[in-house]
Amino acid sequence: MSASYDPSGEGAVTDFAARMSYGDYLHLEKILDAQTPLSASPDEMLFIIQHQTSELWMKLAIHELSSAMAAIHEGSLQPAFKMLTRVARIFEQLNSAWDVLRTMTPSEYTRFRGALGQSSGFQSWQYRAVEFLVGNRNLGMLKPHAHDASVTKRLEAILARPSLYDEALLLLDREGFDVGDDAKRSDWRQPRQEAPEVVAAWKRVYEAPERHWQLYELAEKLVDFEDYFRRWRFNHVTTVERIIGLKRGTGGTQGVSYLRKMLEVELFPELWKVRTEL
Ligand code: HEM
Ligand SMILES: N[C@@H](CC(=O)c1ccccc1NC=O)C(=O)O
Repeated sequence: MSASYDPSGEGAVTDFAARMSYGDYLHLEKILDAQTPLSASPDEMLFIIQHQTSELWMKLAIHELSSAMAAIHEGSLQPAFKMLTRVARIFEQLNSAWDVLRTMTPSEYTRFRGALGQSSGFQSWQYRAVEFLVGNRNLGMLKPHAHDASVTKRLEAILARPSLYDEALLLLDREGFDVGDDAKRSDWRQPRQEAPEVVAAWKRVYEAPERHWQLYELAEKLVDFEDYFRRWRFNHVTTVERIIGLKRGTGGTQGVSYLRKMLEVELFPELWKVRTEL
């Protein structure tokens, strides 16, 4: 094809003076105007775009998780599965993105790290929203957002309602399984306690998937999600160690040792315990 081929000859629309264009629809003027490096380091652009794209994917994950939870609540499991699959794919996407960031060397990062001040991913409210939505409700994580009333309100609204895992346990209850105290909870804000009844309930589901096909599929979607989420955490801590070693984090934590501790958090503990029982 010649470089001078003109697609308007076959009908490509080219006059957008009075029509909505691609950039108009996507508000690219806002997105592409939101990168403001604070240093002269050429690598800071990579760092900013990596985080901004992660936040966009997290926005979609929150949207899909919220819809999936509403669908489980009303018993529409098939659409919920589709949304949870999408969430797992989003995390796969986030996991691949580490490969781009890993091209930055420790000395390249050191050149602009000082400009970050005390800001840190630790203060990502969307990351906390994902954790709170799925069921990791550590209320101490609200503190960095106390200065921002609108973010605090959004996080509190999530905490006021059952988490994704709570919705799964309420469904088990509606299907006639004994889930112990999880059937009686009303204060969703407090983290739930692991329960032997819940392990026993999942055991019944896993022992006879053909009899509890939908519950089995839901359980496996949750395990899939946690699997990808763990990989995200692991990739994060490995990338962090590779770039800053054992330095303290800008957010004030011990850094790598804090992130390693977070690797131990289990979102759906009984779904992992049940494997030992089968
Ligand atoms: C050079 C790359 C990175 C370094 C050196 C780094 C370092 C750290 C450190 C040390 C912490 C612990 C909190 C602190 O004291 O600051 C942290 C937390 C966190 N970072 Fe990063 N990070 C990097 C990239 C990213 C990226 C790309 C994301 C994606 C959005 C991200 C998201 C987070 C989140 C959500 C936390 C809180 C984790 C939790 O509380 O469990 N980080 N990071
Ligand atoms: N906590 C990082 C800084 C950092 O990574 C960061 C800083 C500002 C915005 C996002 C960040 N990413 C993840 O923590 C550090 O200690 O170097």
